[in-house]
This record gives sequence, C-alpha cells and structure tokens, in this order.
Amino acid sequence: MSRKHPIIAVTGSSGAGTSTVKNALEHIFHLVGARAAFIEGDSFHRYERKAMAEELQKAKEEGRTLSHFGPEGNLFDKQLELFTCYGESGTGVRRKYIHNEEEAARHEGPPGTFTDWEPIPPDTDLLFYEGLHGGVVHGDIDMAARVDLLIGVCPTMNLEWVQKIHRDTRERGYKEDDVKDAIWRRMYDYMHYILPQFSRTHINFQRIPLTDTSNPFAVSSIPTPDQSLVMIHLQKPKPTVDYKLSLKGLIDDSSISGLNTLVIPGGKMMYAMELILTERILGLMKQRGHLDPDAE
Ligand SMILES: Nc1ncnc2c1ncn2[C@@H]1O[C@H](COP(=O)(O)OP(=O)(O)OP(=O)(O)O)[C@@H](O)[C@H]1O
Ligand SMILES: O=C(CO)[C@H](O)[C@H](O)COP(=O)(O)O
Repeated sequence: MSRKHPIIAVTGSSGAGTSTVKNALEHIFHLVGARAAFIEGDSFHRYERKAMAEELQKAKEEGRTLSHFGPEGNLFDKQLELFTCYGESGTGVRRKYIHNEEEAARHEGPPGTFTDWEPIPPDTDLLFYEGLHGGVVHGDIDMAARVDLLIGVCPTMNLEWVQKIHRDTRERGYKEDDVKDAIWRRMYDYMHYILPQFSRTHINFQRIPLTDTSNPFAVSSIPTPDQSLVMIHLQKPKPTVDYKLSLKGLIDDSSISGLNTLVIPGGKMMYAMELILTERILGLMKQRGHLDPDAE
C-alpha cells in the first residue's frame, strides 16, 4: 500500500473479462485526470510460447503441474519487485506478451514472444495492473498487500469458459480441443492461485448469465449484457446501509441480495463500476495530494 504511489489491480482468470473492465477504468482515469502506468499481467509469464510448449511436455512426462495460472509458469518475484518499487518510488519496468498477429504488428515482434523490458513512464499518479495475479499470495510473496484497490472480475465459471472459448478460438486461432486441454491442465492452479484472490479483493464483480450456458462448448454466442445480471460484492471496507441504499437508488432495477451484495442488470455494469470506483479512485488521488480540482 502506498499513499504516494497507489496501485490498482483488476484480477481474474483468462477470459473473465479483465481487459473489458480495463476500458471502464481507463475512462475513470481520464475523468479524474489520473495518469496511469498500465501493466499487463501476461507479461509476467515465465516462458515464451515455444519454450512453454517444451516445458509443458517435460512437466507432463515428469508428472508436474505447470500452467499460466501457477508459480511455475510466472515470475511472481518480478511482479512483486515492480509493485514494491512502484509503491516506494513510482518507478519500475514493464514489457508485453504478444498474443496474436495484430499485437505483433503493433509491437514489432512475433506472436508468442515478449517485448524487451522498458521503464514505465515517469510521473504517473498510479500503477494499473490487469491480469491473472493482482492479488496472489504464494510463499513469501504477498501481492495483495501491495495493492491499494483490488478488483475481482469473476463471472460464473461456465460463463468464464464460454468467454475464453470464444476469445481463444475466434481471436487467438486455437482449436476447441486446445482450449479444452488448457482449461483442464490449469485446473489445479486455478483452484490454488486464482480463486483464493477473490477473498482478498476490495470488490468483486460477478457476471451471471441468464441464458443456457450449461455446456460452454455448445454455446454459440456470449450472453449479452441484457442476457446477464451482475453481482457486486463490496468486501472492503464493509459498506454502510446508507451507502448500499444510495447505490440501489442510483441503479435502476437493482436489488440488495445479501449483507454486502448488490445485484444489477448486466447492462448497468459499466455505469455501476463508474459509480463505485470513481469515488474510490478519487480517494486515492486525494491521499497522494494530487487531484484535478474539476474532477469532483
Ligand atoms: N461484460 C461482458 N459482456 C460481454 N462480453 C464480455 C464481457 N466481458 C468480457 N466479454 C467477452 O469475453 C471475452 C474475454 O474477455 P477479455 O479479453 O476481456 O478477457 P480477459 O480476462 O482480459 O482475458 P485474458 O486475460 O486472457 O486476456 C471477449 O470476447 C470479450 O468480448
Ligand atoms: O490469456 C492467457 C493467460 O491470461 C494466455 O493463455 C496466456 O497469455 C498464454 O497465451 P498463449 O497460450 O496464446 O501463448
């Protein structure tokens, strides 16, 4: 945690929709005049694609677990180094993992490789991490402890798979069977490193489909916002009754379903995020003594 150099992290599994939520956050940063250093979680993978395939084969022969969800597949120490360094001095290094041809053209490197490490831009107001491990805890590594605002994006599991299957087959060129294998291979690490993060978050957003996603591999299109609800769990700080009631009043057709949970129509998710997160981000900006006077 850092008053002077805060860190905001959006954490979720592959296909959960963290990149989509990043767009809402970018909009809020623009509204409040916050300059952010953007960090992509996939850039902390340990191996490039070809090396990962070789390591996966070795792990299979040796009966070891290896996936992009766990410590063997990622440089948690390097990510912690960035979070620590940024919190202390507002500096650090970043790189990108190039997923496909489109990104390859943008970053001048082949798909499945990393760009070089480079310093993050100077004079930013906050660091924004989006990826798999914003709140991971493993051994001596406690990423969550370094994060000032940790947001979980966790659709119901079937919907998460639907989104991953669509994205990987349509945008990343994988076959359905490859995606099936990847989901299966990652399950141990999913349970041990991805899921526990959602108990450390400040807020979780969980999209709930209202169409039949019972067989994710047979779903022809991703449920639209109108075909879903969103559960918002306000974990830290615990919201007051007045705050919950005011949110309910501001979001049409919402309901309070539990002590700290609100359910809203799927189409209102971006609005709700703006409503809830803008205030929290303004709070972080105030703490560091940097606030655009027009932002409120
Ligand atoms: N709220 C949403 N409504 C409809 N579709 C969504 C929503 N969120 C995500 N999707 C769809 O799900 C797929 C995965 O979303 P996205 O790329 O944001 O996931 P991700 O968590 O960033 O994945 P990764 O970290 O692996 O890149 C995309 O096709 C996206 O359009
Ligand atoms: O989205 C992912 C993790 O969040 C990808 O699975 C990961 O980045 C590796 O990509 P690829 O298998 O295409 O090399």
